[in-house]
Amino acid sequence: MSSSQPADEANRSQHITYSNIYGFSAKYVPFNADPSSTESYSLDEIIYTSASGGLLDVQHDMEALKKFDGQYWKSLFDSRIGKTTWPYGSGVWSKKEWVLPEIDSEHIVSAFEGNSNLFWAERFGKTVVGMNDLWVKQCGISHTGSFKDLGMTVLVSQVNRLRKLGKKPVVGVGCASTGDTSAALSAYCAAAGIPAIVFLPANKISMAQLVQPIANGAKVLSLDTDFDGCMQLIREVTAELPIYLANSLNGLRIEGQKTAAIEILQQFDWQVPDWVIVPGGNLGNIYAFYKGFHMCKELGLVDRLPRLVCAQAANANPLYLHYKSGWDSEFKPVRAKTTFASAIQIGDPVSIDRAVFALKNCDGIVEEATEEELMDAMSQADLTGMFVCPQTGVALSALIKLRNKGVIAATDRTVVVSTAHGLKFAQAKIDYHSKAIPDMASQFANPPIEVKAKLAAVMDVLQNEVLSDSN
Ligand SMILES: Cc1ncc(COP(=O)(O)O)c(C=O)c1O
Ligand SMILES: N[C@@H](CCOP(=O)(O)O)C(=O)O
Repeated sequence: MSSSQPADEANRSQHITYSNIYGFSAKYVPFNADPSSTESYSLDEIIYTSASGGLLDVQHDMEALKKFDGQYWKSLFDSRIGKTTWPYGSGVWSKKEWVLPEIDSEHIVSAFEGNSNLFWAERFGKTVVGMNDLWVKQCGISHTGSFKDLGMTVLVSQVNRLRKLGKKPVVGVGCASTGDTSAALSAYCAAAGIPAIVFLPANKISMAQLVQPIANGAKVLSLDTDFDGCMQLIREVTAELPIYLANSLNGLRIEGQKTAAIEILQQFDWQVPDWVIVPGGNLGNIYAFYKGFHMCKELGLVDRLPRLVCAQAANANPLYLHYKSGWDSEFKPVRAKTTFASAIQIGDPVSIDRAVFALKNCDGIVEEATEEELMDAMSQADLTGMFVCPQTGVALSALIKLRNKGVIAATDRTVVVSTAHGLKFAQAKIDYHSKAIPDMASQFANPPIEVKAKLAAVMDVLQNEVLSDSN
């Protein structure tokens, strides 16, 4: 699945990993465990929670990685950008030693994901938020149109390894999804010839997202519940059957997603931005960004962390409410209401503990956006040449609010993470631009003008709409 050069078997097997020579390795440990804990599991185990029922985290042998200094890692990663060499041409696998160091390259299932554009949002920055150093990390311009590809290449590669080596009886891989995880899972499984099973909340995802797993041959179960209901069911099913769980509860996903943070640093020539704003739903990604930045600091590639902002839709804002409570009360899930940011319509995020940990450790902030705010922000971004999804609208809306409050300064270098391709959410944009959304002014709508096919009529419109504006 290399994007620019067919990765035939010979090419793959030439690049036998050298990881084991240096002893790079990784294992599962309980998330945020007490330093005295000795609980750990091989990544070849099929296990999603610790003995006490908490989250697991992939822990790398940092002492082995520290045998090389920050300059070594920067040079190594930089040397792999844009190459076709299997599997390092992938933005994820170019950091293989920090991701899944022990997997053989021949077991990797990759679409050469990652290496996404870091777009200088010059016009949005100057005209909407009065900033000159605003960047949008285009994680949605990807193989299946979302950042989920970054984590899914890792998870499906590990499943491929288990199946190829006959280590475990995995008959398929399953997930609950608001549309993007299912698309990524289905594509990577189809590429590897592994059955995929996806649980979707009926009528709660976009048509473009629904058709992706269908087209990729996944078994699609449309369930009469919301995402949280689907998540509960897939956890129960994967506990009973030899179906591997692909949601970000599974720490392997985080390992791939964290490479987007490393990539941002690389794209800034290893300069650390002041702020990174990430839309949050099931909350794996905010932790993935933290983990990527933190590893770069710990291994000497940079000397500080950026401050992270997690942005939620006001209609699905359990993390925001928890943050506003001062983190000190017990976390309370909510019933998520319908939102145009349907991919983050999640009320009981599985990675809540990871998100709180990440935000506390980088002086992070949580913001929220109403439906009108997120749709306006998305549309303003589009009007400056982007084509972003409503989830990115939530993140941009958080930026606008934090600028207005003076929390983010005009000169702060800021990155907004764009998580999915706008084309997946065309209907939301059509509704906005046709001013068809009840109780929404749609102040940035740009509806088409219906004109008679007569020169005089066309000239009239151009006179009023174009020429008069330029005077
Ligand atoms: C497009 C998009 N943006 C943002 C998110 C939020 O990511 P996370 O669930 O890791 O918080 C998701 C999925 O939840 C998504 O599909
Ligand atoms: N937005 C997600 C929700 C599930 O998140 P995950 O990262 O835990 O798989 C989706 O696209 O399904």
